[in-house]
Amino acid sequence: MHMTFTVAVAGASGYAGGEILRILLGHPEAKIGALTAHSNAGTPLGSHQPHLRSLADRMLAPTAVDELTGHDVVVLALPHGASGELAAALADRGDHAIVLDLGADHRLTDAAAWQEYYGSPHAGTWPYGLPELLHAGEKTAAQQRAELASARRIAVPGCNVTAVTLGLQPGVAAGVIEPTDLVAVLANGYSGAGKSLKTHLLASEALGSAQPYAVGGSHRHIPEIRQNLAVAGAPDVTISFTPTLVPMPRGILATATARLVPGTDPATVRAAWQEAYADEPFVQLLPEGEWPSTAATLGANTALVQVAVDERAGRVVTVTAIDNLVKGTAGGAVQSLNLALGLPETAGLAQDGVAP
Ligand SMILES: NC(=O)C1=CN([C@@H]2O[C@H](COP(=O)(O)OP(=O)(O)OC[C@H]3O[C@@H](n4cnc5c(N)ncnc54)[C@H](OP(=O)(O)O)[C@@H]3O)[C@@H](O)[C@H]2O)C=CC1
Ligand SMILES: CC(=O)N[C@@H](CCC(=O)OP(=O)(O)O)C(=O)O
Repeated sequence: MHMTFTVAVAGASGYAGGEILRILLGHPEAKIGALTAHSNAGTPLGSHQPHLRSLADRMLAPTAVDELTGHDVVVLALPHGASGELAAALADRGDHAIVLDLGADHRLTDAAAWQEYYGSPHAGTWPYGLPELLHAGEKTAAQQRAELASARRIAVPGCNVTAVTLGLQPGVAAGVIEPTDLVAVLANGYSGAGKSLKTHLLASEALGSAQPYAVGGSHRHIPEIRQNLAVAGAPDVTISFTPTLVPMPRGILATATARLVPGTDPATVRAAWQEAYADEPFVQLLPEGEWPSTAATLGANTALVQVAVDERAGRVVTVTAIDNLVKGTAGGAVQSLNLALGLPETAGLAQDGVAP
């Protein structure tokens, strides 16, 4: 099937914009259109994305509606707040493009939760771009894919949210874990924070250290995880969530644990995860005894998941590894876009990563 589409990328100078360009350059149907930036408008893409050799001479236009209209697809790879504003302006212009928001603005269904965690007016809610999201009563994900199949707007999930949701949702949907006592601790690569300079990103401080951030329940991904697990069947999740910066450029290793529903045997637990992911092209439950590593996901749209029962502690332990920029952002976005366009879900998404 051929269905060539043109795509504009707003925020092409950033990490997420660069990564979606890398993937789209290998997509059989994608043609790259306008590329825009903010403070770096007027400079060539090659100054910011030296690895994208074939686009090195393309000039970055200012991020404005005039530059972005007239494409089949528009990708917003912008700080939250900026994408909501631009999406509204595109809609006002009557532009017919499918719009992918890689930022947070359109992910949450609960405007009060948005206001509480982001402290700004809620931009609205778009279909949620996690095709593997289980809905209550489902053993394998179908409903989310059906929603994405007709979507003209897609809210791409947060990277940490993707990892934690994929780790825990089979247990929630199967009713084998208690959703009121979840704990997630994550190791996060620095690219998750974006390119903008932050003092804690100074190489001299970062390279030899691991350090937590957004400790104590303040991270903005908490309401999004709660929302996903509610869709999976647990309307009132309590989760303690702690991310930790570790000295690697990409990758998330999310360890999430939950109290086992008393009397559940370990084989039933494993069966829930096996069933959920048996047919997923990008999510792999590893063979028993093997544990995910971020290195095995780098550059690929892969999520590696493992689950085990800690019988002494009475807890289920899940570990999920993803590349934050691929399955955590740009790859997940292209996967959802493929569904929206009626293309094979795997189009343009290389199965394998890079090593070392
Ligand atoms: N990095 C990651 O792993 C993930 C990122 N995301 C989300 O993707 C989005 C982009 O993140 P990321 O690429 O990491 O960030 P970067 O800081 O690397 O890039 C930000 C991009 O947005 C542009 N920009 C900055 N300020 C503004 C503004 N006020 N108005 C319009 N454009 C602006 C920048 O342009 P210029 O260079 O010209 O300043 C740049 O192109 C964010 O919403 C982020 O939360 C989501 C999941 C994971
Ligand atoms: C290392 C690091 O700082 N990671 C970021 C990931 C941001 C992300 O996923 O993006 P959204 O802002 O679009 O939700 C964080 O944990 O906030």
